[in-house]
Amino acid sequence: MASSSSSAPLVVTFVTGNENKLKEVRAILGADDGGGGGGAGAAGASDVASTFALRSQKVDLPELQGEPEDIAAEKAKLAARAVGGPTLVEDTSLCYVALKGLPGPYVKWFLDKLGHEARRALGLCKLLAGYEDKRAYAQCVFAYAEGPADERPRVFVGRTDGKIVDARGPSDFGWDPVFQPEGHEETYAEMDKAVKNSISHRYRALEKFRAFIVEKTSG
Ligand SMILES: O=c1nc[nH]c2c1ncn2[C@H]1C[C@H](O)[C@@H](COP(=O)(O)OP(=O)(O)OP(=O)(O)O)O1
Ligand SMILES: [Mg+2]
Repeated sequence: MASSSSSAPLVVTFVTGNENKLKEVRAILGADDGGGGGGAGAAGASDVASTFALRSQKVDLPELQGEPEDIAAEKAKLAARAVGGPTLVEDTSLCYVALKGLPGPYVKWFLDKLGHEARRALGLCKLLAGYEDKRAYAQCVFAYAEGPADERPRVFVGRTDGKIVDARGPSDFGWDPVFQPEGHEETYAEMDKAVKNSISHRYRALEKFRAFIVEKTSG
């Protein structure tokens, strides 16, 4: 499977200001550099690992307003200018069905203002107090730019359905305590990281990115 031709591994730089995202991406892609947390994405990881290397760079990027795919693609273009080579970014949304998809890509600001730790997570639940429908979905959009001149980055969308509950579990990553994925009794925060990384919005999007990279780097 390692391409027989001259090519060295494709080095892709994942640009994010969020350490928790980076940890999950490394764990899911099996591109763990020793920073811990690997394992969950073991199945199928080696086909990527042999042809592809992930670096990371911390850049705080301005984010466009609008549809999640456009936000991610715009982010990738800006990031690729800073990196000067193949660049991966992602943008995460938390979408309430009763609120027609809001807060969506703006969840970061809702979380910052309404709080998320322990009982402060109430803020994200209280938003739904007037609605019976507690359904929500978590969505990740990865965008990959070949380089600074790439005007049309590829996007990969992954979505996990669930519902918004009163906060349960450790509050080390964003809104994990208030999101309970369908088919599970635990919130993202309560479950083992390996379980989250096998069902998450991020995992589902990265499976598509993985397939793209495998195809791109083979033959
Ligand atoms: O799996 C997750 N579980 C819980 N919370 C999460 C997750 N993934 C992102 N989040 C939070 C981080 C931020 O408050 C917002 C997304 O905003 P978003 O702009 O994509 O992330 P960010 O600004 O932290 O990092 P980046 O530098 O990659 O844009 O949801
Ligand atoms: Mg951001």
